[in-house]
Amino acid sequence: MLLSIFRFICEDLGCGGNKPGELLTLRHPKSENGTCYLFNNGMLQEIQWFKQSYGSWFLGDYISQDGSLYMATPVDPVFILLPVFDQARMKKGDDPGKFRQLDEILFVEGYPEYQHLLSLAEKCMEIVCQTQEVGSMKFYRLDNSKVLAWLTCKVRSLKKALPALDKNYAAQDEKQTLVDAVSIVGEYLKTEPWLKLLYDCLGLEFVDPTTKETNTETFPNAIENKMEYSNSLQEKANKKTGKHGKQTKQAKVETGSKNIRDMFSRASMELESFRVGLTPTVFYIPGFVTDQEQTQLLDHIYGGSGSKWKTLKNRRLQNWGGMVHEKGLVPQELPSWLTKITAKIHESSGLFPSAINHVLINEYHPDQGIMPHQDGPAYFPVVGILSLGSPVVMDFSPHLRLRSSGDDDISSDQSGKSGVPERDNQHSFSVLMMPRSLLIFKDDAYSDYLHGISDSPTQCYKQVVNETEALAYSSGDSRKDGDNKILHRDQTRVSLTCRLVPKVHKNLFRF
Ligand SMILES: O=C(O)CCC(=O)C(=O)O
Ligand SMILES: [Fe+2]
Repeated sequence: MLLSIFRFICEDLGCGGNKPGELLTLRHPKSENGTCYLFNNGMLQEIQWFKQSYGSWFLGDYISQDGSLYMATPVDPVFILLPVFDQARMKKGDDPGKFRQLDEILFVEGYPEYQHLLSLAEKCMEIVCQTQEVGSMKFYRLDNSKVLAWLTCKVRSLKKALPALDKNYAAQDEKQTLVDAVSIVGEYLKTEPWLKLLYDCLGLEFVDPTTKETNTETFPNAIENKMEYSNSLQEKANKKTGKHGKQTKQAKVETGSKNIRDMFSRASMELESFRVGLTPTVFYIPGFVTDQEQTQLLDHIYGGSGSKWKTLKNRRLQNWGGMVHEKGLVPQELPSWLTKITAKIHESSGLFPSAINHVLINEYHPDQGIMPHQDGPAYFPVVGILSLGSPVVMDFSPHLRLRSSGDDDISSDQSGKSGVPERDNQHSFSVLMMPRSLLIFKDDAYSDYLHGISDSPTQCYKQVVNETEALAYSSGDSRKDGDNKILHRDQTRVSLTCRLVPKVHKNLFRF
């Protein structure tokens, strides 16, 4: 028998109820799909599901491999009952529809569990209904003007609350915050009639929800972002192409008079000179941070509370920026010591459409690695990996579906022995990642290849695609055994995997 254990975080309301919560299947007020809600102590709660790729639970004396978590947060039941009351009044055109009794209204074919909400509906639906009493019987009919007054009230209180919850809201103008508040409330409303009526009522132009995804915040386009130009890549590019300081200065002055779009294409052009190997979407930037910056980063990583580390079977990691799950990020602000580095990667690469908002810090002892894998779909397909502490070889292997027959298999390809015979996307390759370097890969290298690090304390770097670049910038960092070019990993390596999760959830609000 399959034993399913749900791990819930839900509010203990402490209002005297001692019945266990019930899971009810009701229709989602926007999508109309059957959705699970927790009915707990007379309160309706919606459930968010969080799952991280790596995570398990200690339960008593055993480990449950599935590390997912369900979080229940209160939702105003009026949102959930609104479509049911709307349908029940059988409104046609200008006719306001019929008064009905609650048990009739809550009879929803295929969804018997609405009946559990009888007393809740009695308490809360008067706010949006007209009522009539005949003897001991009470009749309800949804009233559009009451619904709109209630919705406007929700939007206004949310608009007031947002700036205190998130500094991005505090920085924007009031009208934009109003639009954001409507779009958050709109996650619980059908477009016809409620969302359109609400836009109208607030004097806002209706935005077609099919062009704007619900339940998430999509970051503004990069070219609308304020961005300061970083010349770090420029300087390195100049070093590589032999340009001297005067030209660098000139480029910097020009920058001030160019628009943001130009800055982006400039940053990308500079990145061009760091391209390595035959796969066109891999860049290796040696010495991306200074020795001093490396020391400061390591101090922060190891200086904080030990509880930030999560121990996995073959390495430890710290998760910064919030929880990533299938549908996006439940955000947590990055600390300033991390934004210093993520801003530098964002600005100097020009590859991310908005600020990097998630950083995974991995720690590897010499006999530890990471299995060949592909980064998840929640991320924007560009990743910047900053290496600290000790060199390591990262192997890239095309997905099985792309590999030409007769090629090495992934498991035999972990020590970087594979060659790089042709310019295509079908052959394995490896990159030597020296301390303080930044590896960026995107598009094809992100989506058509698996990347991994073998758990071997010795790795061959003879055929890595960036040997010259890696060794040129790292005197004394690398070890050579004669001509063998074997890397002896004898120190701990720490890496910062910096990514952008474009969809950020903002709707964990209580209405
Ligand atoms: O540590 C590294 O260099 C790789 C980490 C990685 O691939 C990941 O976090 O997805
Ligand atoms: Fe990865």
